[in-house]
Amino acid sequence: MVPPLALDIDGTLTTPEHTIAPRAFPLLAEWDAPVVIATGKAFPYPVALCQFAGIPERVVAENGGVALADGELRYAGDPERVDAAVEAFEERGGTLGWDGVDTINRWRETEVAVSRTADEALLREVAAEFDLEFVDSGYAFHLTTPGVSKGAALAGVAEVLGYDPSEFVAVGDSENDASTFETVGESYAVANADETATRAADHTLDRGYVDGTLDALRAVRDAETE
Ligand SMILES: O=C(O)COP(=O)(O)O
Ligand SMILES: [Mg+2]
Repeated sequence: MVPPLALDIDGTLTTPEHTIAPRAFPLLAEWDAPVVIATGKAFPYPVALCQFAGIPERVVAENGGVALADGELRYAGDPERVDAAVEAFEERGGTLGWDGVDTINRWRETEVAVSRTADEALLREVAAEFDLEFVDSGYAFHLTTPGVSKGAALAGVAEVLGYDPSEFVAVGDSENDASTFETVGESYAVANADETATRAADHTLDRGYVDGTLDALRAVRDAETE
C-alpha cells in the first residue's frame, strides 16, 4: 500500500511560472491512499484544487488555521488578534500590497497574507508586538497564531482519516512546510526549497517544483509496489 500524502501547493505542485501543472493530476487521482493538500493559501484555493484534480477535499489551509477532512472542519488560531495587528500595520503606513481586489485575503478566516513587497521590518515589528508568528512562504509573508501550523493541523487530519501522522509522506518547499516535515514519517524538499525546509526534510530532491514532487511520488509508489 502506498502511504498517505501531505503536499504543499506553491513551489511544490506548481511550475516556476506559478501555474499548477495538470500533469500531476492523474498521479494524485490514482494515489491509493489519502492525499492532503497542505497550504498557506486561503481555504477555497486547495478545495478548488481538489475538485479540479478529482480527489476528495482533504485540506490544510491558511498554514493550519483551517483543516477539512472527510466532512470534519476544524479551525485554529486567533483571527481577532490578527485583525488587530493588520489594523496597527496599516495605521503605521503599511499596506498588504495586493493590488485591486484582494483575492489573497478575501476568503481568509484565521490569518493574513502580505505581499513580499510590503514593509517587512514594520510587519515583523507588529507581529512581535501582537505575539504573532511571522512566516515567509517564499510567496507571501504571513502573520499566524503561535501553535498553529500545517504540521499541527495535519496531525488532526490524520486522526480523522484514521492514520498516524508518521505514516504520511510530505513534499514541500518552504519554511511553512517545516512543521509538516517534523510531523510526518518521511519528507522531501524540492530542489527550489528554502534553507529551513531543506534542513527539516529527510531528503532533498534533484529537481525543483512539480517535477521534483513527481519524482518523489513515483519513487515512493515504486518502492511500495516492488
Ligand atoms: O500561501 C502561500 O504563501 C504559499 O502557499 P503554499 O503553502 O501552498 O506554498
Ligand atoms: Mg510552498
